[in-house]
Amino acid sequence: MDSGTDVDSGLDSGLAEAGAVLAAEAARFASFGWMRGTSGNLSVVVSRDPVRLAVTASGLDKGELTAADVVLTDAEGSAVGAGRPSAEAALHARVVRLTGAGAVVHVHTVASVAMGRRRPEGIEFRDLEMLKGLGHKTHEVAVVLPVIENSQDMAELADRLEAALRPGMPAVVVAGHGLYVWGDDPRQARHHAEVVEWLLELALAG
Ligand SMILES: CSC[C@@H](O)[C@@H](O)C(=O)COP(=O)(O)O
Ligand SMILES: [Zn+2]
Repeated sequence: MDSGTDVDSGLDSGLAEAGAVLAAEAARFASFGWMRGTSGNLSVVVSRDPVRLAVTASGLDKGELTAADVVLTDAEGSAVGAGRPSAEAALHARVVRLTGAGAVVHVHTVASVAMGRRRPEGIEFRDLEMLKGLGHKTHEVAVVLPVIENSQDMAELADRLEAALRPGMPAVVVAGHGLYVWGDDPRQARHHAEVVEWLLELALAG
């Protein structure tokens, strides 16, 4: 077997495993009401060299995904092989490239859209124990969740995300759209998503 075939078969088994993980994560997010209709998408890095992401397929009900409903993409979010990845795959790929994240979550939550409207300049959180869930050592910190303008042009949206990234905040709100959150792996990305959404719901409650 040549080394190219070894790489291919490793990616194939990685993709199948990633599909099962992402389907389970998506079912959980859908049960929270964060992926209504066909909204939202998820990705996980399956290889760093070459860069390959498993991204949920486009246009599906994410609460009904199976392990086969993922598409392998390259470092730009373009499909490698069969299937149509999420329309937002390029944004996932940019997050991975910029932050070194191993998994990215995109959900359409009401609180992210509502708070994005209220605070288009960014949403500040301070003096909250829950901030330790984003890796901070103490509640005595102030962090800003950036809000970026939406676009149907993924390259433009990715540039906005890149310009808006803030230290200590593994998330960005896309105005009128939803929330992007990331972590080292799908489990940490989910924990970050749960923490950021909790912060947004608190801010909304006033
Ligand atoms: C209600 S569909 C919204 C989509 O345009 C998009 O924002 C989304 O989150 C899902 O797109 P998808 O291509 O299925 O990953
Ligand atoms: Zn979306």
